[in-house]
Amino acid sequence: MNPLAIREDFPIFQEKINGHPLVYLDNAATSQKPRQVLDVLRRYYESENSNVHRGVHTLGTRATEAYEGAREKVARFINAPSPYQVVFTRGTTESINMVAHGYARAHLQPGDEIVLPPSEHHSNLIPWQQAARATGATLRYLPLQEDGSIRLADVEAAVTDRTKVVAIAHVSNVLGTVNPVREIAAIAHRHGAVIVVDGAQSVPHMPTDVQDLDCDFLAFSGHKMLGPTGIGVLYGKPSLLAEMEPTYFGGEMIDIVELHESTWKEAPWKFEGGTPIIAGAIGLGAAIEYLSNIGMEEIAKHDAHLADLTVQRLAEIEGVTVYGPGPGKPRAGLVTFNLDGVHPHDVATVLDAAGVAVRAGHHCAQPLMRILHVGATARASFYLYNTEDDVDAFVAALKQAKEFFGHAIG
Ligand SMILES: Cc1ncc(COP(=O)(O)O)c(CNc2co[nH]c2=O)c1O
Repeated sequence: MNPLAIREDFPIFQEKINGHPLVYLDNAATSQKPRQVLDVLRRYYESENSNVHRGVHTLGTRATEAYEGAREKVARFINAPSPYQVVFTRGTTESINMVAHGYARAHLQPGDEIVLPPSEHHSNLIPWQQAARATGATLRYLPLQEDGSIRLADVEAAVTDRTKVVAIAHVSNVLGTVNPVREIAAIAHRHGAVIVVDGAQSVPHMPTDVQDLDCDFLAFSGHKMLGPTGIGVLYGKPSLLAEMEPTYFGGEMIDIVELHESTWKEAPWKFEGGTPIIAGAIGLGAAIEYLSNIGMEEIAKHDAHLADLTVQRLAEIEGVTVYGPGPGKPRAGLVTFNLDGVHPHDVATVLDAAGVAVRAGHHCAQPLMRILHVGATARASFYLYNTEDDVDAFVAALKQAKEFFGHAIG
């Protein structure tokens, strides 16, 4: 894998930031877009644009074939048995909300439990708070180890016959921990529970095989994997999608509409009310082709290598705290840190002055920030177009920030 050659495909790396080359290390928030995706979007609007499914004219056929072809690409990418198990949504957040509202609420009652880690992104935490509040079910949080990892023994202890839903990120957007989803799914299934996997930080960065994971639902976002904003995916097992109720209603999704009663199409279309996210889906399909041509194993190794290199380099700087797995322990391609005594927003501002883009804040994980006893953190997150030179530039800028804020260079 040659990140320098890959960078040539991304126009945004021609940008100068405060007079410096862009060092983009905020990929956990959103990824940049290759020309191959941008060109497909332009070509769609220039030669295929139409509404889908009902038109009998040529453009409608072209757009429908492109849209449903994107669904097939997503299904192959996650090894789903059928494209009919791939629902297009606006993103991870909408996907998880659809499960919480359309499936969980119909299956939860007082005394039932939803098991999840406290480190979840708000998009995989608040929907379950709402579902618990609406149904009388209760949330049961898993304990975290010092490095943020989750022990299977603790999952075994927490998941009981009262558990109806286990909700968990495959990769934490703050800690970079990779959770043992396959094993957790087996525990959930032994107790008759379903597992909802938040794949926002895993699907873009590593091979994902929903049949191997045996997850019941999987949610992820196209904008984090070279695709446009506004497109995401909810994967679900056929029997679960069949019994799951749509959460919004209108055109496209219906079979028969009477004045007082209506019936729906089969999944996935019953969940895609209104004009669907046609261009977004087609753009996601192009992004998946780009990623697949490079190879997800290669990308996973590359991202993890840059994260490991960063952890090693930060360990050499006195006054820097790194959160998540320690040196040499498995970590996905992100590193969350703090410069002791300096607000992460100030650190990120100084880094930006040097052209280095990192994320600062609570990363939509406020309960986790409290567990870490911090109000906020900074995070560097890597992808296929980042290089070791990016790590060097980041470390140099951080040392400048340290000097600027009055720390002696360690
Ligand atoms: C683990 C996880 N789950 C869900 C979401 C929500 O995805 P969306 O629906 O596409 O917004 C994110 C986005 N995470 C981040 C967005 O910005 N910084 C982040 O860490 C995430 O990292």
